[in-house]
Amino acid sequence: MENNIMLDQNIELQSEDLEVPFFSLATIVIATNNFSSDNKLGEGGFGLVYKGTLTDGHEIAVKRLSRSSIQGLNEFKNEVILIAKLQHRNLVRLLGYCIEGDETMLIYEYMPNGSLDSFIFDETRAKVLGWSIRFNIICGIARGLLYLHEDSRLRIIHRDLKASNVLLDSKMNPKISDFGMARIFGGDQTEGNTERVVGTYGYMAPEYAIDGLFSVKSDVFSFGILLLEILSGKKNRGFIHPGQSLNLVAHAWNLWKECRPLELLDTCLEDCCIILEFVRCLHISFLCLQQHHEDRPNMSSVVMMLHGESSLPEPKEPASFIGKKLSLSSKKKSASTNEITITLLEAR
Ligand SMILES: Nc1ncnc2c1ncn2[C@@H]1O[C@H](COP(=O)(O)OP(=O)(O)OP(=O)(O)O)[C@@H](O)[C@H]1O
Repeated sequence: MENNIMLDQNIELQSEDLEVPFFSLATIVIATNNFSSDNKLGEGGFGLVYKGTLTDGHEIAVKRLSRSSIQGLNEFKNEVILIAKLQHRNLVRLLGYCIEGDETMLIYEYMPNGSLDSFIFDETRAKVLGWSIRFNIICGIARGLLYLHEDSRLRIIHRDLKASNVLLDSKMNPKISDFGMARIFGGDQTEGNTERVVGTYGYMAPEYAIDGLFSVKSDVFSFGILLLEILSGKKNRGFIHPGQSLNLVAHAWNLWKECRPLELLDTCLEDCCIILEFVRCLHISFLCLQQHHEDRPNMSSVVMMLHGESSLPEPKEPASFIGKKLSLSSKKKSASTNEITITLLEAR
């Protein structure tokens, strides 16, 4: 038992699983100025996130598991084992972990520009992201996801891709974060099923939200939503358009059918956008948002399509139920402490 770290009665980490360095609590306390509120970067489902500076000057981000979070312990374990094996310029690097006394923490490279949602959904900050930066962000997210799905040693389904899980480095390069929900597939496995649907309302593919079926194609669907949000500067969840009751997907599709795609463009991009690239991105988003997962492209096709290296098939009408309430009588819906993450459980 000496080599094992007990997290609670049910969760046990084998120290040989941990390929990342251990940070002592004393190191983190010094780096974060004793978790000072000035160092607070934000808060997610896992708990509070702090900025820290190590004695050698390296900047870090520390995710401190909130004590009440049992779910967080599972996510912690998942993240430590999984992300440590991954290395790609479009994924946030896990630098280490700390388990000491009551404290459970993950230590990441620090992303000075924070998360993508804090730019695209903010009228003033959105102006910082001109077209070429946005297109670079879109391509980087696509490459990061492709690495997870096909290029790493493992096949990984992220399951919670969204704007707040994309962080930006000092040069506005995107890095996918938050692997707490991710699942590894072995060998030829392409699809998984869960009774515990976790993810974020507004980004979930229909087959995942309704039947708990997840695959690389459910991540492709979330990518499609994220793409629409980056192009339009509008949130899919809670989208409001004067005089309409449509969600963002349905609104975008109507504009597309009426040959008015440019009306979707974030107004702050009007002067700098390369129209051909914008229209191509919008076209790709509809392909990613197809109702049936077999009609969606995989991420390697998406990457090729983004670079104009592959022709684009005609999209069918995308799945747009996501703006409506998930009124599933056979399922029990429960909201987690994080207001934008929902959990759906099959009724027993
Ligand atoms: N490596 C990092 N560098 C800089 N800021 C970070 C880093 N990781 C997280 N943050 C900040 O902390 C906030 C909370 O992050 P966290 O990943 O815990 O939650 P979230 O993604 O917002 O929500 P959820 O837990 O539902 O996925 C982020 O929005 C971001 O601003």
